[in-house]
Amino acid sequence: MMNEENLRYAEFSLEYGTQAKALFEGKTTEITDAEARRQIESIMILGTANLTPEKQTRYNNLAGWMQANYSTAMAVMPDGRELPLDPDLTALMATSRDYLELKNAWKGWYEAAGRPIKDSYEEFVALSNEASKADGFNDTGEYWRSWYEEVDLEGVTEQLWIDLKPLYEELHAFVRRKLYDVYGPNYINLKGPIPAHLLGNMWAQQWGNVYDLVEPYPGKAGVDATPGMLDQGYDALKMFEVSEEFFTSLGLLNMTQEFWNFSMITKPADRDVVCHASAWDFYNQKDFRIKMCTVVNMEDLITVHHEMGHIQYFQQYAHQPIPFRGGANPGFHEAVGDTLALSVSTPKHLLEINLLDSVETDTEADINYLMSQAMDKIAFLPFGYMIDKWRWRVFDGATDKANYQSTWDDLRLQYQGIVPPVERDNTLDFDPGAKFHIPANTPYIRYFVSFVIQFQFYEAMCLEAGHQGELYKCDFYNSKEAGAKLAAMLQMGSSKPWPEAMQAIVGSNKMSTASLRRYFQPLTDWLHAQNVANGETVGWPEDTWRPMGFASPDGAPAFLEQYNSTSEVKLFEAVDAE
Ligand SMILES: C[C@H](N[C@H](C(=O)O)[C@@H]1CCCN1C(=O)[C@@H](N)CC(=O)O)C(=O)N1CCC[C@H]1C(=O)O
Ligand SMILES: [Zn+2]
Repeated sequence: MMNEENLRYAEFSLEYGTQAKALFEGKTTEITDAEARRQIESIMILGTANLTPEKQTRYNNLAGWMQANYSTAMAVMPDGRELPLDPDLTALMATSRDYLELKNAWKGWYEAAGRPIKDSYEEFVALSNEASKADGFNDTGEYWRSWYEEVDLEGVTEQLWIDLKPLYEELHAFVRRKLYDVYGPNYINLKGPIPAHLLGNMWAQQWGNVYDLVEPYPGKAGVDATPGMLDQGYDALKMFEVSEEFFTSLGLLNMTQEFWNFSMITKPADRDVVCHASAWDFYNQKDFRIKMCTVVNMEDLITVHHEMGHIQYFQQYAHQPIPFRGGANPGFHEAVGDTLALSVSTPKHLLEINLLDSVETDTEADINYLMSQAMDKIAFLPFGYMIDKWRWRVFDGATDKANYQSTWDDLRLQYQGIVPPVERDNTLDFDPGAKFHIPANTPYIRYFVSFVIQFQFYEAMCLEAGHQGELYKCDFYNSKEAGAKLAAMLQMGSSKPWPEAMQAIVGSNKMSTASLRRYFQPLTDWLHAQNVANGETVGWPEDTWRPMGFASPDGAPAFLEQYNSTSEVKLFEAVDAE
């Protein structure tokens, strides 16, 4: 089914794109009307329709196979259990505090999801590059970067990262200390990188699930809506209704009837589906859908808002001509839902919708809240930045299959300051393949851009709503003015270069980390003071350190391979200590 649809769409875009190419190739500057020129330039890009039908079919089959592998992969645990990612491994990585159980889950997933697609990915990249070259790009990475209309997107994002790196390293040092307190010196080096499997997430991309280990001031009123959601008997539908109500409170659009009829918001029992949450525009101005295997917790409530943000954008620009039905740049599309979620997450708002039963507003409670936000937003920044830094080099040929794994590990160490819990095999392992967006071929720098600009959008909407005081306390719920400000930008779609869309909502036409840094200022000051007081080493200078579980130098079985739970190891250490 997918292949036939793809081929039909490819035929359509081939017919019109070929006509546009014949008429305008190399002459688009002669088109005086800016919007017409913009549309033609978009239509002329044929993508995989440039390929022969045989190669298109091969491309689609490789894409389908890689996605299918990801959606059916299971970690085989030492006791024989076979665990799928959703919901089992996701829940284990979030809740287990057992070093070895986490290691087994991590190792099992990366082997099951990454290794089988390594060769397919190499072939897929070659076909993708062939299509991009036929569109006049050097490789697919250059095509993807072209959506940002920047002369040097790599330089622009590098500068954003340089601005933000100090915030990340202070958080990294603080969290490493807290993990040291839990797992001890056998497992954590206070001057080294953090083992990747201890951060509550299969990719260590967001650390909110280990907030309980790092909470600055225990005993204050909680900031996590999960208990409230369970107490109130929330289900997936309720989560989507709560999100829709937040959007409409701003004067934004309701979901359509088709949305409620055709979305899939829970994991079906009878068939394998791609559980990774996604939002879809069917380009008929009525049919918009979300597919999500929703779990009732705060993490998924945030994801619901993320996906609903895509749907709102689809609806707001539905009147635009097809080539303009996209984000001003892809980062804008990723930022819509998250911007609203910054408001929804505030303790004040969660109290208002009965998901918290009490809120404290003293400095310590505020630091707790900012820490929980930082564990998702600041932790994410190096991850959001490095995925396409890895992939751009794969597309431009600097990284070949022999180096897929080693360059990935190098970037994970350099930017995230994390290391795998077990040694990697550079021939067999393909860890990038175990992250959805690689087999799904979805670009990733958009999320890094989003995590910067969503604070600009949030600050602009807060200003519009008349918010006074600390930025992070702002809840623009029910503000029609804030909603109108956002909608005016959303309705532009990709009809204008993104700086004009940025100007429309923020009042300046530049991406800037200033709003993010203002939002987190109280926390970054606090973290710095804590790290100084603890004599922390900020950064990971001992970057050759590796966790227990790497094969020991003489190649003997790794220390931990023989054990399957930390309790066994504790016995061993106790004996060892005698
Ligand atoms: C959970 C979220 N799923 C994506 C998203 O919603 O962006 C899905 C899968 C890939 C693209 N996609 C879409 O829905 C697109 N069709 C939207 C569009 O039309 O552009 C996701 O992957 N996220 C959210 C935070 C960081 C990242 C992650 O989890 O790593
Ligand atoms: Zn998204």
